[in-house]
Amino acid sequence: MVLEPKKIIIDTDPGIDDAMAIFLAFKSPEVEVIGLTTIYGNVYTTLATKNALHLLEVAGRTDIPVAEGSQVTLTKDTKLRIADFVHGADGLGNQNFPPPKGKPIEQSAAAFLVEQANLCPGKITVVALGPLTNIALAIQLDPAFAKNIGQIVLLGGAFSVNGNVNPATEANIVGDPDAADVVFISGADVVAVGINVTHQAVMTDADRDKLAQSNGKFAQYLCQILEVYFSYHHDAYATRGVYLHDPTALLVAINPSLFTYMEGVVRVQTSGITRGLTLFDNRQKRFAEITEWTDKPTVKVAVTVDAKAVVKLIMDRLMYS
Ligand SMILES: O=c1[nH]cnc2c1ncn2[C@@H]1O[C@H](CO)[C@@H](O)[C@H]1O
Repeated sequence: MVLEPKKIIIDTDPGIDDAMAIFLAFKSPEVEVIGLTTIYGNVYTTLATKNALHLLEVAGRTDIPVAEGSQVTLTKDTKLRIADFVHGADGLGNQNFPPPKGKPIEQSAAAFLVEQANLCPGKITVVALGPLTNIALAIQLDPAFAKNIGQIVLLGGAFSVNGNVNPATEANIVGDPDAADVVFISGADVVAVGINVTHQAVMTDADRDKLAQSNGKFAQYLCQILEVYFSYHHDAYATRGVYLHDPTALLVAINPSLFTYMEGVVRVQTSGITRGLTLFDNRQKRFAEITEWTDKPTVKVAVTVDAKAVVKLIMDRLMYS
């Protein structure tokens, strides 16, 4: 039996690990990328759009549309947290690639997401790799979006572990906590992959050497941009390698059985010193009071991962391109 590939839209802020995830998607017969939507996070949105177009040109996939996303948070905040210290000022390892020839489509990211979900109700998966502003805007634009979108796989949160921006919060959630809360309680089929899981998927220095020895087009390109990402990890963590956040989250769309999940309600703290905290109610207790979690739709949260298999799959697919 030949299975139809799953249609996915990648919402992305490229980003070095975003580049890995996008290339991984192109090497994965299980999925068909029908569009990229862009968002701030690792870089500002305008640069995210340029980088998305550039990566499609590198991959020879300029047939794929890019829809530009929001420049501001859901609450119209223009003061954004940009992780250029992780990815370089250009978002792609300070390589200063020539500007792309292509242009984004006229439609906004949110309008594109709504349109595609309506065209194929229940059939499209959004893989969200940055702050969740575009997804929340799509939910606000069309009350049926949460029902029409097949699944939302999101990289975000730090479930029962410290964050990576501060002890409370992970970068994508603190990028737009209000948007994240809207997505978590939207009623859509949401799978959240937090850094409690992605910190187990490590590309070691030795893996990078293997990547460098491969003649694959994607492997060669990635080795060019990876230096900044490795040196950031060497400085920030004791781990001798880099976290494969975005490609690991993408694998949930490709092979969900590499992970286990718990189901429950997630709320996001939107103010105070724990702004951006993701709090999962594991439903072990029947609380005496009505809480902010009571009667909200549940989501799935990844809790364990076959990290060896995940790293091997990412390496194999990125090497032989
Ligand atoms: O220390 C950090 N600050 C901000 N963003 C980071 C940091 N480390 C990784 N990422 C980026 O945020 C997502 C995972 O949280 C990943 O997309 C990664 O590239």
